[in-house]
Amino acid sequence: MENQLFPVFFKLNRLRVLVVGGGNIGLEKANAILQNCAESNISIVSLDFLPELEDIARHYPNVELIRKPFSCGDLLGKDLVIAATNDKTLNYTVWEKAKGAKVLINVADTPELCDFYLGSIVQKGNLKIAISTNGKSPTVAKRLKQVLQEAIPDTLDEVLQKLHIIRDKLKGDFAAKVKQLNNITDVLVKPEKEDA
Ligand SMILES: C[C@@]1(CC(=O)O)C2=NC(=C\c3[nH]c(c(CCC(=O)O)c3CC(=O)O)Cc3[nH]c(c(CC(=O)O)c3CCC(=O)O)/C=C3\N/C(=C\2)[C@@H](CCC(=O)O)[C@]3(C)CC(=O)O)/[C@H]1CCC(=O)O
Ligand SMILES: NC(=O)c1ccc[n+]([C@@H]2O[C@H](COP(=O)([O-])OP(=O)(O)OC[C@H]3O[C@@H](n4cnc5c(N)ncnc54)[C@H](O)[C@@H]3O)[C@@H](O)[C@H]2O)c1
Repeated sequence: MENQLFPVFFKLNRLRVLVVGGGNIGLEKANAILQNCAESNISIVSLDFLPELEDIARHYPNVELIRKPFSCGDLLGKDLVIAATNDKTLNYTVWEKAKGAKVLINVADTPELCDFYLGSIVQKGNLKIAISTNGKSPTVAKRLKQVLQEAIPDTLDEVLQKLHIIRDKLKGDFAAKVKQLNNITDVLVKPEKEDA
């Protein structure tokens, strides 16, 4: 199998993220995380920080900037790490230490070392679609996100909310509920039936 990635959806308000490097990529990744979960717990360790990151830290009490060189102890209590310094050897060291501490790591300049990739994300209320190109072209992932963001109607979130209410009201055993939900949502995959 060429593409071995298995997408999952992290609840970042209950995990602790360490970002090493406060430059362009540290900023990009921190922004991506915060756009999905404003309550993400993020610590950023770096020798210096872009002013945009300082603004973010002022705005989000859950984002902490720590001005110092990376050291192994920074990994303590962390669940996910993003190594985003401009020093490839240091990024490798962060990877080694993270592996030793059993913390999942993304090394921004070395896809082969990544335990996970960040996806390009379509957001429509409760609906989220994460796109990956298996690391082949993040730009194509970004473009596809823009296409889907436009193509999916904003009203889809209302459908989700209504289905959620119906889901709670349905009676019967699990199989019966699945059958009823499939019947109600049939129209979403076979709209031509409407015309008949
Ligand atoms: C999706 C997105 C999520 C995010 O970051 O939030 C993301 N990169 C985004 C943008 C982007 N990144 C780059 C460009 C420049 C043009 C280009 O190269 O295409 C652009 C486009 C732009 O900025 O416009 C350069 C780049 N990226 C990586 C490398 C290293 C390498 O490949 O060796 C280099 C070369 C560095 C260099 O040359 O020095 C690596 C990764 N980037 C990934 C994710 C992971 C794979 C995702 C997948 O499977 O598709 C992976 C493997 C690891 C990771 O970072 O998690 C985000 C879109 C956000 C959005 O939706 O708007
Ligand atoms: N994954 C992606 O999406 C992607 C996209 C573009 C570039 N990259 C790669 O990401 C890397 C970082 O790029 P950038 O533009 O953010 O670089 P940058 O120069 O803007 O920032 C690097 C940061 O690392 C910090 N740093 C350096 N040594 C440190 C140390 N010992 N301890 C703690 N912090 C330290 C610096 O203080 C600086 O804030 C590059 O190697 C680049 O190739 C990845």
